[in-house]
Amino acid sequence: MYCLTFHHRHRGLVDALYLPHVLAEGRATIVRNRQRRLFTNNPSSLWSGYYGRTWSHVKLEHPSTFATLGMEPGKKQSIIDDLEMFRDGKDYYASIGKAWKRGYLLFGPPGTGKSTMIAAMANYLDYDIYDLELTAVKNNTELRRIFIETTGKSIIVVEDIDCSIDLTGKRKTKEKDKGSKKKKTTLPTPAGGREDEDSKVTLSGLLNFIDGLWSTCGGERIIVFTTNHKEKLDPALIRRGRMNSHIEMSYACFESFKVLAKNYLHIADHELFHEIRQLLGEVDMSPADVAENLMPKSKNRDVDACLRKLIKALKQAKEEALAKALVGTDDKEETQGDDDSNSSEEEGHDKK
Ligand SMILES: Nc1ncnc2c1ncn2[C@@H]1O[C@H](COP(=O)(O)OP(=O)(O)OP(=O)(O)O)[C@@H](O)[C@H]1O
Repeated sequence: MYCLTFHHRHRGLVDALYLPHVLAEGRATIVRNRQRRLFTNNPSSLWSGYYGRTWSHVKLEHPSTFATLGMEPGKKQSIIDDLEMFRDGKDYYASIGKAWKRGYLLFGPPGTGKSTMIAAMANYLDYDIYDLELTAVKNNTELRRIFIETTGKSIIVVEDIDCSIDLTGKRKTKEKDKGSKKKKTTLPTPAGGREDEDSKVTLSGLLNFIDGLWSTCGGERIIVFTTNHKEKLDPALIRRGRMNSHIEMSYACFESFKVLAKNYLHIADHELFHEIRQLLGEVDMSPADVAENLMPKSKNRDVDACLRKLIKALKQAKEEALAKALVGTDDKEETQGDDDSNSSEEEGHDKK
């Protein structure tokens, strides 16, 4: 127990400013010092019994931060501002009558940093991460229970949402999506029949999960969906208000390369940067590929060799893209040629 002594004429100052400041700092310190966790949902067969749990967790020790995330600086800053606004917005959300939650849709090609961004968000906010594997959830009832057992100050993540469930709006039979990383769970739409609703996770179940129940579960939760194919998602799922912010993670630009060069090679400038800047303007390469090329192969980091390796890879990618484009043009011409010969043949027939 602490005793605070002060002159009575400072009473107003102490009540209005000093004590709230001490309390806020104390809470912030507790949050800063708490061990953050990465949760994954268990299949429902493991929920009952003495050790039964809906979620299992490990320590969250991902080192990614916004400082090490390669991204156009203005865009990065606006995401940080948005997160800060959310974290400090308890009273604001209450004043506008909205649940204290925010949804982010991260979309872009593989290896552009979607998972890395989630880790950076969690580290920035000091939040836990709940990695929700939808394919392990049998139906809406399970989804509800899983959600209720999440805590505040957390980011709930559904990665590759287009691969996890079928959100095309059509009822489908079980099928394997050959191009997808994950096996799809077949889903009926909100209009789906009762038997399906009892045995499957539905789009409406997922929508409830996002906004309906949310309001009853206390606040300070962020939900993040990631996808490589934004166009495949049902508009209802990603409409503004549900997914408040749509963030495109794109191929490496010169600015993101500079962050990676600083991370991997500890350099801020180099005579080869000019050439790399030019090539990055011409070639699409994911930050993951750029990072892989920049990674030194031995302890005595040879900066020149790493940068030249990247230049070589960029040139190769450029040649491949050119070759592909040429094949595309040839194919087109061939088809056109076929069409032409067909039409002349037809004309010939007509003439006959
Ligand atoms: N923007 C970035 N900044 C820094 N590192 C990045 C970035 N993008 C990718 N990386 C590096 O590439 C690796 C793979 O990236 P990550 O898993 O975040 O990509 P992703 O977009 O989630 O890919 P996928 O769509 O295949 O899941 C990361 O471990 C990280 O080292």
